[in-house]
Amino acid sequence: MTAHTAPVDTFDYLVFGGTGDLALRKLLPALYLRDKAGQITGDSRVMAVSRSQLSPAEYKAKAEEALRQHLHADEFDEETWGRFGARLDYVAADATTTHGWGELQEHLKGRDEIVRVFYLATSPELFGPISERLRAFGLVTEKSRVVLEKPIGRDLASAKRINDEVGSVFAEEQIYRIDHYLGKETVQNLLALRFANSLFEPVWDAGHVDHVQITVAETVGVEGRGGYYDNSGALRDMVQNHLMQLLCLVGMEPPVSLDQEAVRDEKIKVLRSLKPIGVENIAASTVRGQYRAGAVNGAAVGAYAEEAGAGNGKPSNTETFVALKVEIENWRWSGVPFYLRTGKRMPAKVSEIVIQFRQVPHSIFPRGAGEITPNLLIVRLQPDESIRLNLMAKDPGPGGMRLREASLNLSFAETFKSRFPDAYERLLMDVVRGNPTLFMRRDEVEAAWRWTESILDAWEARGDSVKPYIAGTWGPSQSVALIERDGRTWHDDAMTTG
Ligand SMILES: NC(=O)C1=CN([C@@H]2O[C@H](COP(=O)(O)OP(=O)(O)OC[C@H]3O[C@@H](n4cnc5c(N)ncnc54)[C@H](OP(=O)(O)O)[C@@H]3O)[C@@H](O)[C@H]2O)C=CC1
Ligand SMILES: O=C1O[C@H](COP(=O)(O)O)[C@@H](O)[C@H](O)[C@H]1O
Repeated sequence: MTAHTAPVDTFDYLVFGGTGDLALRKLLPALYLRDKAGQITGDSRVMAVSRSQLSPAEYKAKAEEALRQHLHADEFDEETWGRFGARLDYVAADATTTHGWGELQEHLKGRDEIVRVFYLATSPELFGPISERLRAFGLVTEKSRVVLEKPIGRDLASAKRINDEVGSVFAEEQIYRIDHYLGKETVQNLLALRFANSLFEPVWDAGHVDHVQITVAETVGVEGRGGYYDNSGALRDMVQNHLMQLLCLVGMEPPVSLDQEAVRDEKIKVLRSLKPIGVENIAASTVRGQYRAGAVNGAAVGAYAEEAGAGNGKPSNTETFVALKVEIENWRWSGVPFYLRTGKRMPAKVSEIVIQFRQVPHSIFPRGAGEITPNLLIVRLQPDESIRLNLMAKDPGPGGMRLREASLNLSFAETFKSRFPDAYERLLMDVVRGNPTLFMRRDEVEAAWRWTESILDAWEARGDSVKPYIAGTWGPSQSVALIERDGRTWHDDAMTTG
């Protein structure tokens, strides 16, 4: 039995927002797969909670349909579904009234001794009201934990208020602020790469690294989440959380151990070292874009403006793409730009971190040998997780010295040949185990908002419109200009060729 199949304690998982997109598309499949792996023990239960008046049988039918739709064909089987379906329950309750809470209380009677997880997969505005009712109805036990989905709030003030509200019911150790990027296999591999190899740490600094690129590109649009997305945009939806966490893991100092506080202490130092982006440098450091109609993977797709919820009848200025030039002002990274970009309706679904090392100081090779390109370390988070090191090598054969770029490629699928749990599977079980290392601490979330908010404020103060880009491209031309002004270029080719 491997660590990721070791059984966890018996639990009650209460999923608030159980009829929503996140619960049906990600959380139920993750719990189902953990059951299939044999990790879920005893009479553990999964209880969905939301306002819709559904019977448990109706909810089960909905859940089965979602599992069949979102799992791979070979992952869904009748035996696991029989077991998992029997764990499923549904209670209709409203977070903003007392409706349904008595019934919830009944369902949990006599189960105070087992691990109880409240997963809040609802709008963050409901985190406070739900916590308050959990307390009022006596549902918070010693073994309770609460999971808060991102984004927590929409600015620093709302994040603080929500953290205060939840914090008045749960102790900080009981609060798990999830960022599912931290559960991705290759994200954790960044820690192994940096701190379990002696090779990289000596060159992981301004003396050796020219710049870093972090790209999280999606081919999808807003997928029926227009109402939420239009009020959010790419900076709040992706940068404030996922991209900043990746930036922290690349940029942080070695923690003294993998202990939860040690890792989080180092991440927050990075967040505190970020050079502020405000009105004075917003134009040079940021680009915001919005997709127009185009084609992705050969299929025609409409403009963001046509998505349900976009603008609510008025032209929307919400960004579906953002590119940033970020600087970490400390000894290690002084002068090394980190270029970040994320967008919807891009040419490929790919998330990559590229560390570009400095050019050799002097070439000993004749001009005809070809150009020496800088070494690249490419950490691909998805799809096809891999770590590649691009080196210069001699083109084999006679005929003199010719140089060419070659890759050392550690493909996870080929090297490890086993299925590893996806991010939600891992993180959901970490909550049951009581391991918060891969979750965000309150001060981290607030530091990330503090930095992000000054960008939001500067955009608003300038009143610029989002720049258009054609769906299926790498964003507006201004994004190319952002990096090319510095004599650098995005590594787009590597992303589409893999
Ligand atoms: N979807 C995704 O891929 C991701 C989502 N998130 C975050 O997760 C959260 C949920 O997102 P998503 O699932 O997409 O949203 P949805 O709008 O699809 O779902 C919202 C859920 O909340 C329930 N709900 C709404 N109001 C109440 C209420 N007053 N009392 C009880 N339940 C209520 C809804 O059910 P009902 O109407 O029946 O009450 C529904 O189940 C959001 O904060 C989002 O930002 C984070 C990462 C990815
Ligand atoms: O949190 C979110 O993440 C997804 C992208 O996640 P991934 O694991 O598929 O890369 C994004 O589509 C969504 O808008 C955002 O809320």
